[in-house]
Amino acid sequence: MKIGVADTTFARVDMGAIAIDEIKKHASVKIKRYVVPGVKDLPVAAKKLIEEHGCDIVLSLGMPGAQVIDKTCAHEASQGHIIAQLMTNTHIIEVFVYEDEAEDEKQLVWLAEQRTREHAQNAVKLLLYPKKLEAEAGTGQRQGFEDVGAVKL
Ligand SMILES: Cc1nc2c(=O)[nH]c(=O)nc-2n(C[C@H](O)[C@H](O)[C@H](O)CO)c1C
Repeated sequence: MKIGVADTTFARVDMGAIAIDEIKKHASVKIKRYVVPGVKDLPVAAKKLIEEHGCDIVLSLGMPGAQVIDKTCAHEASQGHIIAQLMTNTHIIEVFVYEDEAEDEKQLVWLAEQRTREHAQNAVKLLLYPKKLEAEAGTGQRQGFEDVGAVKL
């Protein structure tokens, strides 16, 4: 089994290194990293990780900035991710941390690390332990900020 990790130089936190550290804690799998300049370059990196490097799942990590143009770029990248997933029939877990989600730089670092680690765990579960995800269905999981929990009447 091989997990691909695509990440960007635009990000202000080394999300790729964090993802690799977390994957190694939970699975003995091969890992291939592919760094690109920005989020719009991620979909083809993810597709190449799948088709040329034999990855069974990809974590695609990016940090959109706070400007409107950055959010447009992020939306375009998301659409690229969906197309790449459908073209390859393979999961690409998009992990985007928007700069303006955080109140300050300290929280941005915390959020990027937390969301990346939790989605790295999700990727391992999707690939190797799908029953673990099934057990979490409908439980209001969130990656980064606190889980919101299930709604019960
Ligand atoms: C405006 C802009 N904003 C972002 C961003 O918020 N986050 C990011 O990772 N990359 C951004 N980029 C760069 C593009 O994603 C891409 O790297 C370039 O257009 C080169 O293909 C651009 C051009």
